[in-house]
Amino acid sequence: MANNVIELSGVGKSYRGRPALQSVDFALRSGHICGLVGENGAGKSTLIGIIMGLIRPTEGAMALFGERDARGIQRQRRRIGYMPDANALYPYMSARQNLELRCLEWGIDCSRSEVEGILEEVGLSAAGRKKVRAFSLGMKRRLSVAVALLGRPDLLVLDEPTNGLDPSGIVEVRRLLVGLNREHGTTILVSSHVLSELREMASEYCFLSHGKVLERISSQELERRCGRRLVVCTDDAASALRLLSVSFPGIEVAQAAAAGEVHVYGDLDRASEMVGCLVGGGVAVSRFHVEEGSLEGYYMGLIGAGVRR
Ligand SMILES: Nc1ncnc2c1ncn2[C@@H]1O[C@H](COP(=O)(O)OP(=O)(O)OP(=O)(O)O)[C@@H](O)[C@H]1O
Repeated sequence: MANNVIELSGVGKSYRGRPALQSVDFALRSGHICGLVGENGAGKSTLIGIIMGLIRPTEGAMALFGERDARGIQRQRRRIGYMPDANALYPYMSARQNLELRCLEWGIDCSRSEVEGILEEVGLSAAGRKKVRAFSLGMKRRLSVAVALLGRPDLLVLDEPTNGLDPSGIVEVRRLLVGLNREHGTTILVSSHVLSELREMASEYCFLSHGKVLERISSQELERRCGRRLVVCTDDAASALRLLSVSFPGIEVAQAAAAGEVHVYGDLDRASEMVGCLVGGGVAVSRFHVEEGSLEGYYMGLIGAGVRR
């Protein structure tokens, strides 16, 4: 697809025979912010390392900005700004000096006013001569984003930029990234092991667990699935799904990760009618209740289902 900035198909990586990533299919469309979510050790950094050419995959194919051969992929990597999970900054220099030195190191032709513009954008223009070692963690993270912005990349790849930040720091990074996406159309791949940290920032999510992609989902769909729902416990989930979807066309019914649970979304004013329909149709219902879904609850359910696969 022409407007995919990243395409991975069947990508895998093993370390001494132990798989860290398995058969990963992934695509990121231009203009989107994709949240790559997974527990510690899920394979997020490995996936990012493969995209950045820092880790050689054991199998699979990749395309960057539509280029598939090794040379083309390497050429396209110049269009990517990368922020690794550890702050790679020079502690005894100011924010401005850090950016200027990076430009020299990487051969990026960035004028003084462009450097100033980037500092302004990440909210560090007032940091003046203050050395990075005296920066707060939030300031260091913003400076790391600034480093990734040198050369005005079309794609930003950020490995856990909110890790360890307090709630206001998380909001700052979120505002910064959403602003870059809206104002410059920058496509962003951002990883985190905490789903809620990416809320209101990501337009889509890729859930990774134990080296496998569990689900790709848009933010709207995720928010909908985390809304109110009817939970029905039954030992005949297949019949319950069939009966409910035929009798209540406006709803969405899904088999939950937990065995014997069916989740119903939409039209919940008719919840008792739905349960009556199941019982009347010969489906045994042991329990039912209406609950408010939560983002983390959804994620834990997904990971639970993934582990059982
Ligand atoms: N150089 C390496 N040698 C051996 N095993 C490795 C190496 N790098 C990563 N792994 C293993 O690969 C798996 C995935 O690691 P990875 O760092 O990609 O996960 P992650 O999702 O980024 O985790 P975290 O959130 O903790 O950073 C883990 O089991 C890890 O121990």
